[in-house]
Amino acid sequence: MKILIGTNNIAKIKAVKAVSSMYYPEAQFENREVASLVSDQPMSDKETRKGAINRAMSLMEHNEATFGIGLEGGVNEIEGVMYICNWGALVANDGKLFTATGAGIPLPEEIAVQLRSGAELGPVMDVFTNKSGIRHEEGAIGVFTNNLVTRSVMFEHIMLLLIGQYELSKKLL
Ligand SMILES: O=P(O)(O)OP(=O)(O)OP(=O)(O)OC[C@H]1O[C@@H](n2cnc3c(O)ncnc32)[C@H](O)[C@@H]1O
Ligand SMILES: [Mg+2]
Repeated sequence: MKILIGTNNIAKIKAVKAVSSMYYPEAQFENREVASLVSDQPMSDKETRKGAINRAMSLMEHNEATFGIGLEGGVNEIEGVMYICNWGALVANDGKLFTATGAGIPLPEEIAVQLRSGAELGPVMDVFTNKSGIRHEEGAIGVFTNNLVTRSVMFEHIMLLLIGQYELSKKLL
């Protein structure tokens, strides 16, 4: 079976491969950079979910795989507190769509103000941590959970939610 992944982000690819290989040891993977068709920094659950769905749909346009996976990160503001939000979408070769949302934690206000004025979380986190490429590694979620939940582990959970729903739907056929 073949699984398409809609990104070049290392943390996302790692999560898709780790969880999928557990369930489908024979799986082959191909990652492609696809358009999310939402802002580079999605600012709501709605927009972030849409980005994940658009990525997965675009991967499966020509039905070249068993399923395509779109993962998208964004932020969502609730009562003045800015939370990291994350969404995943799986589009299967029969056209079925499955979605899932992942862990969310608040961002410090000093980071939130920068995003409100148009900055992207990736570069802001690099400046904050004085490192480069945080978005490919532990991510903001790793930095603000003392590395207990890294970006990859967070996306692994979303992958479990997606594959679980997909497998159940096959059983119910
Ligand atoms: O190449 P793609 O797949 O687009 O991967 P990305 O790292 O840009 O990730 P998203 O587009 O899904 O995330 C939207 C924005 O939020 C940033 N971001 C999201 N989650 C992050 C995290 O945990 N740590 C650092 N930056 C993050 C990311 O760099 C983008 O600026
Ligand atoms: Mg991006």
